[in-house]
Amino acid sequence: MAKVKGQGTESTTDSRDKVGMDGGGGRGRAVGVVEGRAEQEQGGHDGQAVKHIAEAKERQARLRVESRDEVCKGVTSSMRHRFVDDLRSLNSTEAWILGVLISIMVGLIVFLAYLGWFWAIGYNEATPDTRVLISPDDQPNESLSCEAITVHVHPNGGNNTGSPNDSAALKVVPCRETLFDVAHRGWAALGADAVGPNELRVFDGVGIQLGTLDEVVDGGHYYLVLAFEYWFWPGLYIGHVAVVPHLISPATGKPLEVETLALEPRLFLMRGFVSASEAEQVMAAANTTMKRSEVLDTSSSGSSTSKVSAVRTSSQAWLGWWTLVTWTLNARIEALTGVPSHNGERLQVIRYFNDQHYWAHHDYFDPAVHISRADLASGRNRMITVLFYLNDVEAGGATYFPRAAAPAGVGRGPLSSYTNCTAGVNVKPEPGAAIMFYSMHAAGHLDGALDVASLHGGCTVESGIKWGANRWLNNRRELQLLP
Ligand SMILES: O=C(O)CCC(=O)C(=O)O
Ligand SMILES: [Fe+2]
Repeated sequence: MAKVKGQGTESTTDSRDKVGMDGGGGRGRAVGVVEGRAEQEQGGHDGQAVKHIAEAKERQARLRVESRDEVCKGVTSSMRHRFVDDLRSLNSTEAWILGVLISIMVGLIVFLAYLGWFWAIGYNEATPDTRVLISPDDQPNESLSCEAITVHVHPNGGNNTGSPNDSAALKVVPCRETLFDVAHRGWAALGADAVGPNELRVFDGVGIQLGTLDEVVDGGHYYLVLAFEYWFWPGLYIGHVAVVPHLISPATGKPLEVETLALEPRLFLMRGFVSASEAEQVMAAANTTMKRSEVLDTSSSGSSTSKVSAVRTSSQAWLGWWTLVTWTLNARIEALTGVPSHNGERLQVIRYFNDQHYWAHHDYFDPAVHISRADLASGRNRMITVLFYLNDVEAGGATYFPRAAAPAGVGRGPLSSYTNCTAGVNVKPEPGAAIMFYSMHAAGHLDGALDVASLHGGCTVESGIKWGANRWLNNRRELQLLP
């Protein structure tokens, strides 16, 4: 510093550096500034004194901060002590009242959160969620092959029969076309009425929606679904087995297999759909609330009352929405059908003792009979039934579909008996298996196009007990989502 005596600016820089090195960081810099200024004023002679002044100031500042921290600590700790003392001084009645008040507040918060959720997704009758992933603005992916491939397109739920309304084979050049082009070209080839852009979606045979042409494979079969409709399982042919890669059977640990049992009605069998432990949980949950099943008796004015009937002699119980097992099963059914869980009713557990049955009926409510129900008149109804078999039935208890065209060719024909459970297709209950059938046609299902061939019943149990459970999915959102 003596070297630069008299040169204020340089000495300022010098002293900053020096103090900066000694003290380090911001503190050094502050002291340096003070020192430099002092040097300018006094001609740079008494650097030591200036340094002492700066250190004294720094000490003062540090003390100020420390004493402020002390005071704050004191205040918060004394508040804490006061709060604890207050709590300790409560007598038992006051403590009890405080507990109740806190519980009410917590309950209120939970209830409001639930109401918010319910309002947002529950009580809202709407058409299905739509993911429009293809649009006329899509551009071809030029990195795809320019070699032509063959793509088979079908209407929703089409059975690949080869008839012009059910199937069209398109030559597609992947590097030059988009999924949008294929969908709309395919739609026209099927002879369907023209639809606007953004109105078609493309699915594969197990219900996965495609987004781009990259996902299409040579020789693949694809289903064209109107934007607001649900994808329907295609039956293809009796005995066809579809393997669902995105759905693992909880019983076998392997991808679920969906076997076509009938085309009319659209009826499928899934073995290992429910694990043994899930079946146990469902039966245990229902056991205490089982009561005799009833059927709806509808007057000529359309008003219905529930009554005990010889048509249905079993017992039943409705399970709550929000238990782990019902939640799990609902999610699995959503993954299987592609229909959102909130379109479903609660799980109905059914139990037949020896000699009990449920004669042939439809799961939908006939709007021509239930004439006072505005929702049915608007086309709302049960669309899909998934029926679980929960236990091993010693004898009898098959589910029968008397109007279904059986493999042996029994045919639909006029129905001579609602109680003849050997007619049509019979499904023997197998523990852990489930059947899925549609009570509506794919075409027009949003408007409630009912399928009379979905008539079915539960044959008399001849020995042992039969446990099952129904999950009904409507073509629109369910209105009763409360627990
Ligand atoms: O028990 C069966 O197999 C059929 C039951 C049924 O159709 C029903 O509960 O609606
Ligand atoms: Fe039924």
